[in-house]
Amino acid sequence: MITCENLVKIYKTADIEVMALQGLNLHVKQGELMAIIGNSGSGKSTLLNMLGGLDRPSAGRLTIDGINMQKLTDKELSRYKRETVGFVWQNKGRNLIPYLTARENVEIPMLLHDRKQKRKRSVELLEAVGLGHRLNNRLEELSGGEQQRIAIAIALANRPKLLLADEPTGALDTRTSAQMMELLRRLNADYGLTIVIVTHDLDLARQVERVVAIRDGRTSSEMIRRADEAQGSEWSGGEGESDNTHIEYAVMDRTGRIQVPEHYLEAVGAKNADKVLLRLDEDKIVLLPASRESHGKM
Ligand SMILES: Nc1ncnc2c1ncn2[C@@H]1O[C@H](COP(=O)(O)OP(=O)(O)OP(=O)(O)O)[C@@H](O)[C@H]1O
Repeated sequence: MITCENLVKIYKTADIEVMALQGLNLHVKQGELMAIIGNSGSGKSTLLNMLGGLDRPSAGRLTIDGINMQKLTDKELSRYKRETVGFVWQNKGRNLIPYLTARENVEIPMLLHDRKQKRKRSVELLEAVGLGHRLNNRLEELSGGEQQRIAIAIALANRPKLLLADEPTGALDTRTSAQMMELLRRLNADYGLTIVIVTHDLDLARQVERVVAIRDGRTSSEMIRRADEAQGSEWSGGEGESDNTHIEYAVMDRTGRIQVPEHYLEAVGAKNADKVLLRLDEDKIVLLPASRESHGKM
């Protein structure tokens, strides 16, 4: 569904250039529900903007649903935004109009339908997100969690194949966040919708099969749920660590480059080192602090 190859995004301002994506590689399969995690400034929103057609990459290759995103004209890009992709933002103001009812909000993006079709589809969507009983309530009368469900219904109004969610539970409490994740899982399972969630919250990310971590504008590691783990089981590791539910892999590019997770380097006392000792040990590659070599010779 999504292929990013060596994706680069450079923001140019009057006097500086920021390289927000530095050759990022990512593949997302059709029908996948996955999360992208990373610290503030790592490039998550930049990537999401590229995937949503809100901005264009500076270099590299980006293909979504068979479409070469760099070759789209402005008109084709508008069509892509309208038909292929749906967005849910953390900031509700970006999705919703408070003085309109739930149903009216959901009908806004449905430009091409007649009134009867709009009514039918908006009721269908609001029922799908569990708000069939709130059709005629104005948005300002609904809770934060309910409003976020409506944002999802709006994002799905034009039957997108891809749903992008930027910190979808950022403004919600723990219980409401869990319900929101449950809803996303259900939409993914029932409609085969491809869903990419961007977050800095590991608790949220742990609830999906695959979590890709971004560091400095590149994918650095990937956590995949263990085959024997049931959905929703508890996460016991700290940030960026392997845990009971997921296995962590370092991402390797074509030339064999990997980013060693910081906590691994820290554990062997090589955190600020400028080189490490690499050794091939039968079928394993062993990585040691460079200082071990001199100790070995003494
Ligand atoms: N429009 C812009 N102009 C200039 N620099 C930008 C712009 N947008 C983002 N950046 C810079 O690009 C880098 C990546 O930013 P981005 O917003 O993608 O990170 P993020 O991982 O989404 O962070 P956060 O979690 O804080 O939202 C940062 O250094 C940021 O300052």
